[in-house]
Amino acid sequence: MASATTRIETPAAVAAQAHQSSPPSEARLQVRNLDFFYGANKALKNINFELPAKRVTGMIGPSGCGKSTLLRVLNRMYSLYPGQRATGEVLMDGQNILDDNIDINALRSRIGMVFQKPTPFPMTIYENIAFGIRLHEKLSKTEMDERVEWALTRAAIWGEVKDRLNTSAMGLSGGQQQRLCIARTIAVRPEVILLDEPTSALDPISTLRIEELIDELKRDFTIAIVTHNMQQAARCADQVAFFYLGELVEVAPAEEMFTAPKQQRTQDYITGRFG
Ligand SMILES: Nc1ncnc2c1ncn2[C@@H]1O[C@H](COP(=O)(O)OP(=O)(O)OP(=O)(O)O)[C@@H](O)[C@H]1O
Repeated sequence: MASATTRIETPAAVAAQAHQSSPPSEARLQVRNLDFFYGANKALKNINFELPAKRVTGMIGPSGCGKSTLLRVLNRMYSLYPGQRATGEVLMDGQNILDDNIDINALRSRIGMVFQKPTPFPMTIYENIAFGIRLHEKLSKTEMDERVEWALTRAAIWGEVKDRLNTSAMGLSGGQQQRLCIARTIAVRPEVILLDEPTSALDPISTLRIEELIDELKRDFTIAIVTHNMQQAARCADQVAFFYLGELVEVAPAEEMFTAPKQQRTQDYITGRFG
């Protein structure tokens, strides 16, 4: 991954450095002919693309183009809201996760989500992690302690919290809270992690730590990240998808997207001509 010193370079240069050798990977999620409606408003129009396994997919596009909506579809968040519906398919292991008969709790343990604003529960640091695990698994105290340590270690925050596990998570800094939320998500050992602008509320140092963490986590997890930051997309993503007005305009390997986008609208967006 690119270091902090490359931050003033163009997204194209950053992407070229960051992804010199990302071999192709099989699809973990396949989105087929997906439409999404908020009541009568069609927010996603015939979306087709794939999330390659153990790769980072960056989702970019101007405000309101449907990026967050797509993440909410991928873990069935919309099912909580009457009037919101999706048609088409999102295939995981050959099964359409949009089907009515899918076990949504089980699905959310396989496809986890981290939001823009850190959202720790008003509980201890330990309980923030243990709470979600208990919904899905019955672990002994020792196993739970090990899992909590594992998740916090993978989220690169164990060293900072190991001596204060029984204090409130609300006492952590914003960047620490976001890493705690990532730990909470990976604690149930999902296969896919969806990150919705996870660093937009963070300072540059915390942002860099989260980006490094994403780079580390993709060894084991399939990741999708929504970002407004082209440099971040270039640093983190192996493939980038550009959305505009509810449509997927273009999806390509990051380097290609930032050096030779096929569509004029993509070119205009990534060069800052609109959006
Ligand atoms: N709860 C809702 N009810 C009705 N329409 C909604 C709702 N949430 C989003 N929309 C509409 O759906 C479209 C896509 O919104 P979405 O939040 O997915 O965009 P986005 O690309 O994530 O934007 P941003 O970058 O600003 O977060 C927009 O036209 C928005 O107004």
